Amino acid sequence: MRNRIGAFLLNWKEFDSPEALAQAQADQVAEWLAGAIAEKDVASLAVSGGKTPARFFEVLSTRLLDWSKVTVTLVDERFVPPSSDRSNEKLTREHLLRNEAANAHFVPLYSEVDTPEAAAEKAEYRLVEVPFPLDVAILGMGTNGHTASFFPDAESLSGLLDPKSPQTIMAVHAASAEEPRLTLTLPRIVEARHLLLHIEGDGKRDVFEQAMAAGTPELPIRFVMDAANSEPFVYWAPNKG
Ligand SMILES: O=C(O)[C@H](O)[C@@H](O)[C@H](O)[C@H](O)COP(=O)(O)O
Repeated sequence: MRNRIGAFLLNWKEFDSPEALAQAQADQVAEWLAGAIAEKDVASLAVSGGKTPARFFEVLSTRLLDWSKVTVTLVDERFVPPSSDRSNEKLTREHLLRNEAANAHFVPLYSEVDTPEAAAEKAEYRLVEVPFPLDVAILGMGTNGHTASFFPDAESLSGLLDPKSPQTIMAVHAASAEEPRLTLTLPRIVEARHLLLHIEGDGKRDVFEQAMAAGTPELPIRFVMDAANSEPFVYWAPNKG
């Protein structure tokens, strides 16, 4: 269903429950990945972390496709070791890279170095293993309108949102983020062949609609949606309970 929010047309799909959303989103992403494999013999997927994606990851992990040809990476990462409960790598390994998807090739962003800047430098080289442009990028959104680690109060927000950034990954320092971050830059995200924003709850829906309806782009999610090469998909469900 295409939905007009402000002057913006996008593929808005809403579901009765997070469970129904997870099934439909896993079907859609599996279809996109299988299509890429059929076309190029490889596929690439970047996923976001946080609390929302676990259910979707678990359903996607069961989908039958040639996962050995899929490279999975992260849209962003907290600057914490993979043993930390805050780690998106930990979340992805525990909920997505299992079952059928255990055969995927995973490219994490974190390195055990002193600074997020040093970790970003190492990840810049490691990400050569990811066949960019991404076939699928899954975004989440915070209630402050951040997506990836593009926090509204990030010190280097203009660099993160630079559509011509030569970098693939950058370190992020933002007071509103619990820890320093590592994030793919805007061009690497918006060039994805399929971009899907996964949000749940009325609060995030309100923030998203306000961001998209604003006459002047303000929140990071709006800059990403505006810059998307492909028409973005938005999957929404009410919070359970
Ligand atoms: O590392 C992260 O936190 C994510 O990549 C981030 O962009 C996330 O998608 C939003 O913060 C929403 O997080 P929740 O799903 O926890 O609300």
